[in-house]
Amino acid sequence: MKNIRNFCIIAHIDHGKSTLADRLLDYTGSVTEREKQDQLLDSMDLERERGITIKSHAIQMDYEYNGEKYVLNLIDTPGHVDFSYEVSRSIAACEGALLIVDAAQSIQAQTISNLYLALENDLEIIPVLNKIDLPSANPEEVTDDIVDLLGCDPDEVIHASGKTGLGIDNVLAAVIERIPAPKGSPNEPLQALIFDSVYNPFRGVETYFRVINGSIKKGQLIKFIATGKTYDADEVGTLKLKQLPKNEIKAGDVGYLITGIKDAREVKVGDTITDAKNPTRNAISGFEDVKPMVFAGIYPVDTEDYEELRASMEKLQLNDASLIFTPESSAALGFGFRCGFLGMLHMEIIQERLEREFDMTVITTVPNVSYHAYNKKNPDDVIVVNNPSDLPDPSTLDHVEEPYIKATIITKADFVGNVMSLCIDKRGMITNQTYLTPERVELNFDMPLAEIVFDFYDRLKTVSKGYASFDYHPIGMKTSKLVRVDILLNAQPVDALSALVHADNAQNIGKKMCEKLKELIPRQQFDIPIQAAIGAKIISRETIKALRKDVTAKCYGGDISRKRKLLEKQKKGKKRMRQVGNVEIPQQAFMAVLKLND
Ligand SMILES: Nc1nc2c(ncn2[C@@H]2O[C@H](COP(=O)(O)OP(=O)(O)OP(=O)(O)O)[C@@H](O)[C@H]2O)c(=O)[nH]1
Repeated sequence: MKNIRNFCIIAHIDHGKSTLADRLLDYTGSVTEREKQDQLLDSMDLERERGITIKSHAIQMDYEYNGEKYVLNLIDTPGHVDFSYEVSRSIAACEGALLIVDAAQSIQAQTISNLYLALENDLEIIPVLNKIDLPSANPEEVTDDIVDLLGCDPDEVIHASGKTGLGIDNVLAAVIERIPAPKGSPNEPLQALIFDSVYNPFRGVETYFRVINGSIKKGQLIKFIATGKTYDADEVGTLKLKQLPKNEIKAGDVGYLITGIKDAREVKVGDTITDAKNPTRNAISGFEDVKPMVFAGIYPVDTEDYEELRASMEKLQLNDASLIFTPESSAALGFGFRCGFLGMLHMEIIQERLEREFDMTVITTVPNVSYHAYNKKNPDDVIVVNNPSDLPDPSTLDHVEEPYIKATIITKADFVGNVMSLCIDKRGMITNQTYLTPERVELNFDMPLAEIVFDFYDRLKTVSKGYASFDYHPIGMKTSKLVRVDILLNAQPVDALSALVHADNAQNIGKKMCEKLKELIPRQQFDIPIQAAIGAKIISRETIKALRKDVTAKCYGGDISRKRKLLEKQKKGKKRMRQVGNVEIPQQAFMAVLKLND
């Protein structure tokens, strides 16, 4: 055990974690020439295309240092805030962390939030100044920033480049010399932490774990403490680039487990694995169920595809336990599902996977957060509202609460004013302002989560010319003056376009919604009035003027096959449209409320 090191890499998004991990694998000879491929650890197609890490992955390297053999378990972590729970579990499985900081970008919001997570878990932090090959790198200044942040010695900051491979030997030496070997005893009852799981269509769910005490053996009857279920450990092994089956994984080490579980929901990240016959008395603390933060309706474009959509979502849920969904119906869209996601990125990924892997064409409605409503009659009973159209009649309501977050924004001093006015515009309250250096400022705000779901990221980027990074965590529910703005097309309410907004902004949002919808809904053969209403009161109105769009007119009635082709083409163009009453609404219109400031 004294020659094992378990470490993770933490960083702000795009600071180069995955690239650095690749270099470590190269340097330790953990990959053959043939297996070399950029960003090896990002194995999902989507991950490669988007250049982001969605799921955490672990890999074991063998490395000889000063004549001794070491086993280094590296856990790669996702950088995006939607997946921060996974980061925290990966961190809990390690004794040390490489804190990667981009030498051109310096410390950013997620550098800090991930660092705090690592410090809470008592990890040894090794600061790595990455991308020093960049012409725009600013090593001296960024080293100073790191020294200020960590209170470390400038010599402790390792200069490296994941691109050229510079400094990789120093990184490995630091991992061995500075990170403590795991503690724990192989003779105690089994206690292992699940830090990740991956769905494999052939083998079922693969569970990744770190053994704290005891050992896990092939064939052993094991138990997951949180779910209380027992399984046979059909296969255990270590995680080389490919899985390497073993008879036993002992205290201190990291490995994978296959039990034939077919449903990802049975394996909960953060749960403790123990021996079913001789269980540990202590679960590893810190387990929590991941809660969805953002909700939206997903509907098939073609109403006949409802059952197929349900089957696809069920399959998707088998391999993404954080996706939740319940059937719902909308007067406008028919039958579909209300889905819960970890965040906006997660929502986009699910939509994309439904389309790519299951060949579904879906309409996604405006995302919203989960509200708590309280009736005058039973003010102690909470009514959870995951869909604006489920909000009870306002006259019966005592009050409504919405989720709040603590936001951390790091930006240049020049943009402080802009960022502050944006946050105030988004109903934020500033709670703290710290100058990290004379040029860089950390701002903290308490603000409603709903405002982030709307166009916050894009606007933050604009007002800071890209020089702002952002992170958040939930801080609970607060009472707010919320009203529902409904949209009527052709005098018909379209429930899927309703949004819950703060009463003070309702008028303005209603007006902008009407204007935006006028832009987004194509002209049709008749006038279409668009109205925004609060209850029975109309607060805004626009009209889409009629237009007769006859694509076949140009064909002079002659060539019938050409006419047919044109009609086919027009049909394809319509693909992502929904007929609501007699109005055709394109997908973008359902997202209009997110784009009111474009
Ligand atoms: N010049 C230079 N570019 C680098 C270096 N390391 C990474 N990059 C580039 O920086 C970008 C981000 O690198 P990744 O390794 O994907 O970053 P990451 O931190 O893993 O990103 P997430 O997984 O999305 O959090 C890519 O375009 C890399 O090619 C480096 O040392 N030098």
